[in-house]
Amino acid sequence: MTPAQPRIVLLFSGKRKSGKDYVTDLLQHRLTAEVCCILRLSAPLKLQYAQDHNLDYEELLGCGQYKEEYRADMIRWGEMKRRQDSGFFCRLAIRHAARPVWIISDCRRRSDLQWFRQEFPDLCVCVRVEASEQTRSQRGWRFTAGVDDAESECGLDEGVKFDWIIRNDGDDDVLEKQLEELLSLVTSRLDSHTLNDVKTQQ
Ligand SMILES: Nc1ncnc2c1ncn2[C@@H]1O[C@H](COP(=O)(O)OP(=O)(O)O)[C@@H](O)[C@H]1O
Ligand SMILES: C[C@@](O)(CCOP(=O)(O)OP(=O)(O)O)CC(=O)O
Repeated sequence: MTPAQPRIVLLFSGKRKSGKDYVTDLLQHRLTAEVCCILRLSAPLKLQYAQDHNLDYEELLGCGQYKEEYRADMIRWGEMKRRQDSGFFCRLAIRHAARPVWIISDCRRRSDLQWFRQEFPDLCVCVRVEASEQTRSQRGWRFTAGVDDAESECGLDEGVKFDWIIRNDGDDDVLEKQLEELLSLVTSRLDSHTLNDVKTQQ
């Protein structure tokens, strides 16, 4: 199935426990699920990895210890797939997308950004979620060698010009202001019919 053409594609990235899921969930809630879908590159990766390795896909999607046990190997496996075809997981992630606003919640590599920018020129907005190491630690992050010092976590650390940086260190008012600014950019790309749906449901 060919995905419907979006009006805007938000390419989210950020370190573990910076709050990518938290922030993207808030955005989707404001825009409504009728207008905005959250797409994860890691979802098709985990599905195929689970099938190939006879593992529990639902557990890999969760945020418990099960995923962490397989993370390093999933990274290696995913990188092998990406070397064969850098857009492999990107294509799978968007295949059923049918909303005007797409949030790709877990971009990790230059090739992820390049693929979307090439497929959807003029529609992509690159958003980085940032939180201090102290905040991330309070949220349960612990440095793991082979993960936090590898491309999976560091691939976008340098040489990427982000269009938007969201600081998410736990101050609700600061976050709210930033969300409002990003939401105005998003709604400026929507047609009046879709915009009415957003407004009536807020
Ligand atoms: N601004 C915030 N206020 C309160 N809790 C937050 C905030 N941002 C993140 N969290 C919490 O921190 C944890 C990690 O956030 P999450 O969005 O899962 O990070 P990531 O997807 O970047 O790994 C979650 O339990 C989440 O609810
Ligand atoms: C193999 C991965 O796709 C696993 C990603 O799983 P999640 O997206 O659930 O990870 P966090 O939000 O950082 O905890 C990483 C990769 O390098 O592709």
